[in-house]
Amino acid sequence: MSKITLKPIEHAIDGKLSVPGDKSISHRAVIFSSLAEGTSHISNFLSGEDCMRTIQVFRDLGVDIEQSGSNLTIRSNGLESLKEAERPVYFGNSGTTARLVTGLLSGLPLFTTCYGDPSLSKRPMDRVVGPLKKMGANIEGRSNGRLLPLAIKGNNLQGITYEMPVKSAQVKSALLLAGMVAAGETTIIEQVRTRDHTEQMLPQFGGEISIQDKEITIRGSQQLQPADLAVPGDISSAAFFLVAAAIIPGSSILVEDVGINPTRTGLIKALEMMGADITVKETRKIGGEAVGNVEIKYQELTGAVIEGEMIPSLIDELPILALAATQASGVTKIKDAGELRVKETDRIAAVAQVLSSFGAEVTEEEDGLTIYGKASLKAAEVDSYMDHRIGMMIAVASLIAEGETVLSNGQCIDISYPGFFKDLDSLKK
Ligand SMILES: O=C(O)C1=C[C@@H](OP(=O)(O)O)[C@@H](O)[C@H](O)C1
Ligand SMILES: C=C(OP(=O)(O)O)C(=O)O
Repeated sequence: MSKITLKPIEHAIDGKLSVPGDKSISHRAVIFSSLAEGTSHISNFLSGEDCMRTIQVFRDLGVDIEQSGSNLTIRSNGLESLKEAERPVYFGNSGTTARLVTGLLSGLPLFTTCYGDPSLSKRPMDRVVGPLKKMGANIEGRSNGRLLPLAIKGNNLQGITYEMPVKSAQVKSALLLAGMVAAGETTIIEQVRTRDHTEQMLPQFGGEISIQDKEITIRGSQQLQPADLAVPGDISSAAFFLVAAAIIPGSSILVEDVGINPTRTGLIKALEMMGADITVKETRKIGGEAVGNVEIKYQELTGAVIEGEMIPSLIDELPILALAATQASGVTKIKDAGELRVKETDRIAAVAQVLSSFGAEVTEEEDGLTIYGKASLKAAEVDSYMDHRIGMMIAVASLIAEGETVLSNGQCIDISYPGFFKDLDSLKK
C-alpha cells in the first residue's frame, strides 16, 4: 500500500492554471469517433486511467486510435466495422465506460464479455441492464445481471420510451447509444436534468437528437460523420482548487478554459450560496459546450442546504464541497444524494469517516451528510478508499490541517487527474 505524506500550506494559494480535459466529454469523444466513418481528431483529451479504459475497449473492438499526449486521432470504418473483441474487455474503475459501452454493445451484432476492478464489480449494472432488456438486449451477468462481469450477445433492439427511475447521465447515455443503433425511436424521460454531454456532442458528429426539457428522443439506425473536437477543462477537477482557494485565507486563483455546461455547475452555485467570492468570466462555446474562466477569492463561508435538483449538477463535487462545509460557519446539509453510496466507494460513509478523522463534526445521513462548522482540522492517517475524489479531497484538507497528513492509496488520483499534485504545487507561493 503506497503512502504519501502531506504537509500543511504555509501561505495562501495564488495564480492561474488550466485543468485537464473533462472526463465525461473525453469518454464520449472516443465513443462517437469510433462509431463515425472516417478520421476524427480530439484535443485536450483526458489521459486519466478511466478514459484510457474507454480507448482500450474500442481498440479491442478494432478501432485505430493513435494518441500523442492529449491529442487523439481516431480512424474508424464506422459502426458496422466494429469486430468482436478476442478477450474480455476491461472497464477498470470506470462506471461511465461500463454503462455506456454496455448500452452500445447490446445493439451491435457482436458477442462481448466484460469485467471491472473490485470497486466497479460492486456497482449496480441493473440500472442499464433492465431497460436495455426492455429494448430486446440479451445480457447475462453475475447476480442476475445486477453486477459485472457481464456477457452481452448483441441483438436487434427496438426503441422504447423509458422514464428513468435513477438520476443518472450514464443510464441516459447508455440508452441513447442503444437507441441510436435500435430500430425506431427511443425516448428517455428524466426526473431531473443530468449532464447532457451525449446530447450536446451527437450533433457535432452529424447525429440527430431532439431535447424537449427533460424528454430526449433519438432516432435509430443513424450513421455518424467524423469530427474535430476540443475537450474543455474538467470542472470536477477544477473543483479541488476552487475549494482550496475558498478555505485558505488570502487565496485568489483563476481556472482557465473550464467547462461550464449548466448541467455541471452546481459547485459554483453551492459556493455562491455559501458566500464565496466566485465569478465566471469570458464565457464562450467550444464544440457545443460552454467554457469559461472561473475566478475565486477567499472570503468567509457560511453553511447552506444543498439538495434536490441541484444534486446531479455537483454529484462528483460533493466530497470536496463537504470539506468546504467544515470551514463554513454554521450547519451545512447535503440531502437527496443517496447516489453517492454507489460510486467508487460509499462516498457518504467515506467522507464522514475521513472528515471525522481530521477532527470535523460530521453526521452521516441515509442520503447525505450534516456538517457542523467551523472546525479546526488536525492532521490524520487516512485512506483514499481507492476513490480518486476522496484522495484529492484529503490532499486539499491536508493543506489546512495542523500537522502532517499520511494518505494511503493516493495513487488512485490518476483515475481522473494525473498531474494533480503538480498542478496543486503550481498554486503554492
Ligand atoms: O455520464 C457521466 O459521464 C457521469 C455521470 C455521473 O454518474 P451517474 O450517471 O451514475 O450519476 C458521474 O458521477 C460520473 O462521474 C460521470
Ligand atoms: C463517479 C465517477 O466516475 P465513474 O462513475 O465513471 O466511475 C467519478 O468520476 O467521480
